Amino acid sequence: MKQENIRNFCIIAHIDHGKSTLADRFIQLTGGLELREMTEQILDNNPIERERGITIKAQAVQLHYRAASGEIYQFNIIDTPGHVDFSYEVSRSLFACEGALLVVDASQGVEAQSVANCYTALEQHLEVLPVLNKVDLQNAEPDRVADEIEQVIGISAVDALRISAKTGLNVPAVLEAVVAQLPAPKGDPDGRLQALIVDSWFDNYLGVVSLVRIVNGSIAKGEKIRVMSTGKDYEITMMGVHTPKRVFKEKLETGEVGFIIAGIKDIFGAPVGDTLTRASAPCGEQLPGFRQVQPRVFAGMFPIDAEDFEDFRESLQKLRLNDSALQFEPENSTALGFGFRIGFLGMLHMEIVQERLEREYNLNLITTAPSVVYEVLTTQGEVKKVDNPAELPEPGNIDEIREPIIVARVLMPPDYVGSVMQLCMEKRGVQRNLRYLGSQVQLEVEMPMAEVVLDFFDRLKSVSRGYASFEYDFLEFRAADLVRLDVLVNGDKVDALATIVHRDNAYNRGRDLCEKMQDVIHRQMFDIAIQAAIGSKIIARSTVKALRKDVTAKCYGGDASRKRKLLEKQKEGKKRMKQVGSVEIPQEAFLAVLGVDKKK
Ligand SMILES: Nc1nc2c(ncn2[C@@H]2O[C@H](COP(=O)(O)OP(=O)(O)OP(=O)(O)O)[C@@H](O)[C@H]2O)c(=O)[nH]1
Repeated sequence: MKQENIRNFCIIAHIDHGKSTLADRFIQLTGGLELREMTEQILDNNPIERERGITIKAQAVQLHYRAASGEIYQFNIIDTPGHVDFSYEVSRSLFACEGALLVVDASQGVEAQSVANCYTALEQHLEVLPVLNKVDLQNAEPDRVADEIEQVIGISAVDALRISAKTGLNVPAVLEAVVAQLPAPKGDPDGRLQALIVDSWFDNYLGVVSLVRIVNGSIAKGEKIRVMSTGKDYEITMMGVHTPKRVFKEKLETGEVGFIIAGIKDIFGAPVGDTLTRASAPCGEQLPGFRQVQPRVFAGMFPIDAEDFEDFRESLQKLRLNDSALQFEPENSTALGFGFRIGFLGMLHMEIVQERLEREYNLNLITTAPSVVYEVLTTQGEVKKVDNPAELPEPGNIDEIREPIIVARVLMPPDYVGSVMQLCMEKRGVQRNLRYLGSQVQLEVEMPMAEVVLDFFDRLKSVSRGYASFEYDFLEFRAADLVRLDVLVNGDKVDALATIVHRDNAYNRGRDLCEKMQDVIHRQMFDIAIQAAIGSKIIARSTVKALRKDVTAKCYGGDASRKRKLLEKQKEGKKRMKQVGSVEIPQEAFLAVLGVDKKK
């Protein structure tokens, strides 16, 4: 393929604005798949992704398009995730592209995530082509939304195509616009090989597969390549593209995007962002890589059955082969035994990992309340990172605790400014800026990350009836008056229930937590005292009253199978419980802190 006939682009869209539907239309129009094969959205491959309707892993599809001029063009569409937790994958995908389609739902308007992703695209010098989708909907307001794109994002949208990815209206015009308005890749076809690893994943049959963008030179099957950061050489055994069916090829040329397989054992052998070159004629320098992602949220996960620990370790190792953002290390809790402390990009990432572990690896796990990473300045002048409240040094040894602060940008219709501001204040937010952008308002707030982790996302959706959207960046660590809130069950401190909270909120949190735990801990044969404490000071308590009767008592002397059934039923119910001392604590109790503010 002539280099000037290649177009590499991605589709930027907020969740549900129609990115996958549009990509599917492209595939259909260019003949990549028969209609009957189009029953499911093709870019979302993973079953959990499909169920939740979100795109996690960046994927690339190559299509061949015959333009109105008669020329054949090669399109490489790089899929990008829309959720804020995965924004780092967006910037990775953008590195492989010269252009981006910005898809905005004309019935919804611009949302924070599209703004953030669009800025990233513009910073990376991509040509951005706005498209107004869902104009078939009755409540679509393309004029207003075009205006909003100009006001909020600052790119011209007067000529933005008005389409319906669902009915197919005007979609062919988008393909023509891609040819006419997005640039072809630059790069030297005769230069030494430089290929960027955009993504790597583990395939059970093929081993490590890497998605690469050939920046300079070309690469062929059977050649020896070198991974520049490690200096290791590998022979390419297979390469190709997805159309979206997997198609093997002999060669990938300058400007192309495709996958390679080179007998690499684990994804750390082909790190994302790394540069590949030819072993026999290496290039001088690495391509600029991507920003390394840092997990921001940590939680402990413990197998309910201690014997599952080794299985759990193996499952995590396997999962990491496909998810380089996942970090974990063994953790030993007095209450929950052996488990792992796992780092996640955000709450959604945490939920997905937990779900995959349970579903794909059949593990039964207890997850503790998520925590952010704190910086603790000790009286010895040392700075320690603490991601587990149980590991906070004794108060006497702490000079200062610093918490991560983010800048959150909330985009919403003016009607909701009041209630959103109130929510931000409640979350210890400090307003930085408030701007009217067309028919929307952008509020910029500095907020402690810990508050956002709790339930900000859900609360924001509910106070704005789903109209507000937000995205955030990490700003800095900042000193705050923080304390560890311990929970005691029948007088014993349960390490896995400890949280770090602001002193001003400690009393309310403690009280709410005790109440919530009282609701979720099942009654047992004895009274259970639940207490919240700061240091040795008890600040709240509640009691789960004892059951009066033995649940199986009424079956005595009677039908044995009925008794067994009852016990089995109890066992089912026990699945997500952990015996802590003499008390059984269910999963909900460990996550009680997530919901404490909700009921107010
Ligand atoms: N009426 C109408 N509905 C559309 C149109 N395009 C997409 N949809 C619907 O909008 C919903 C979301 O579309 P998707 O394509 O899954 O959205 P997405 O942006 O890929 O979402 P994520 O993968 O979660 O980021 C689906 O129910 C689509 O059927 C359109 O042009 N008109």
